[in-house]
Amino acid sequence: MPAPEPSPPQPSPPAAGSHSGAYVLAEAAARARDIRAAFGGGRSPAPSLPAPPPADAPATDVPAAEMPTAGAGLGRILRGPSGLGTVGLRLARCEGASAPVEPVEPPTAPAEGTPVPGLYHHPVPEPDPVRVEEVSRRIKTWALDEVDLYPEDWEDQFDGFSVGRYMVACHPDAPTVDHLMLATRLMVAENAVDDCYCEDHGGSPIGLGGRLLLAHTALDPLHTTKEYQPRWAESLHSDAPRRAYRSAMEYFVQAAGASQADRYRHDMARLHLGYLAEAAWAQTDHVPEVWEYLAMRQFNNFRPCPTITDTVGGYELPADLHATPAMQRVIALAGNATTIVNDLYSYTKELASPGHHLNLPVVIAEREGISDREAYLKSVEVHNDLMRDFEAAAADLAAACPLPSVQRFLRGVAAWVDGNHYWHQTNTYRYSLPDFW
Ligand SMILES: CC(C)=CCC/C(C)=C(\C)COP(=O)(O)OP(=O)(O)O
Ligand SMILES: [Mg+2]
Repeated sequence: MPAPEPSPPQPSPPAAGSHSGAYVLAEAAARARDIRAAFGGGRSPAPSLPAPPPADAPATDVPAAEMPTAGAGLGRILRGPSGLGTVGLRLARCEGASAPVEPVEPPTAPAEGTPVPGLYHHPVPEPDPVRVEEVSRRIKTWALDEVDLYPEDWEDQFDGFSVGRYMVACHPDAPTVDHLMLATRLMVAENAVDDCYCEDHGGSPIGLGGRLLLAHTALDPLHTTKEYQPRWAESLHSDAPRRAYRSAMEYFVQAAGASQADRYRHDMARLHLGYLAEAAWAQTDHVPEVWEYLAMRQFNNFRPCPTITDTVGGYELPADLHATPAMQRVIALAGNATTIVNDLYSYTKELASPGHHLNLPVVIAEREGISDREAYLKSVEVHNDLMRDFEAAAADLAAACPLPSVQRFLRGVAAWVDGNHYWHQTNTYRYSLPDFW
């Protein structure tokens, strides 16, 4: 076993219960180094080689021409986000690092769709069309040939979801299309579970807990006796959501470190808990208080998507650093802002769907006794506060912790937030704005 690296000087520990971000992060970094040394190295923060595909998968090498050029996407992520409060996310703020300070490029062409008026967001450059096309092609092949995801008459909806554009926009630092595919398969699988188990493609709150738990075992496998193991293994092929989770996770675990895979499982357990609270309220027609709704939506949330940014980027944020309270706050705020973006853009779609669909404007209108319009505008402010808090927390953490993996992870999360807004704004197949202005 190699000897652990010598530890750099540590900040002195503060009084109990008053750990500063810098102290906690330095301590966590030292622990992470020890853990990596004990296990013989660990994953490097530099981009890794593409993950080996499963034995039966087609070759997925990506020609060098597909790597992002020094154009808008990569340039932007190397500089970091550019909005208010994001100065601390730029590499130049990181001690010992140097990065060119360049003017921020505007998007190459005006993006389709209209942003929600007054919504605090950062426009992104149009995602690389070559990558979008390739990811779109490969994900359709996976959906049809590998997991038999949907019947023919759902094809328009699959195409209209534009998952290739979504993932390329959210992961501008992915080294290859193989890396992008890790995120794209999981995104499709997550939506298959939501649509088929919870929502409008045969979903229902009744019996949801059992379905979700069994699907969760496609991510977090059952370990049981020889007698019962085969029945469980077969069950993973028995419906489209489970086939999709199983296959997407199989690819993911081959590229991810053990703690990255476990981080993802934990986030998915959170997501499933959020689905269950939403379903329980739907079953009894209960409209929660606004803060209760926000708590549910922190779990029924996009969080599992930005938190794989390091695996998709080909590096690893060590588990101890991911687990620090400061990083957890950044991640939670980012997830919450991205999810309220969904509530705003999907508002008219959800009003038109059967049943009483909860989203932030609906809950505020009902609980606070204000008009639909006032509630929608108030929801925009809630989102904007979450975004500003996210950016402030990320900037503080970036300033406190000069480790390259932390800096890059924070930039990756910020890029996901911006890409998610871009996708919602431009997905006019799926979303349209209410007439409130
Ligand atoms: C991709 C992923 C982890 C999704 C989990 C939760 C989810 C489906 C959302 C946050 C989107 O919200 P919603 O169910 O309201 O989606 P639509 O409004 O139908 O697009
Ligand atoms: Mg929605």
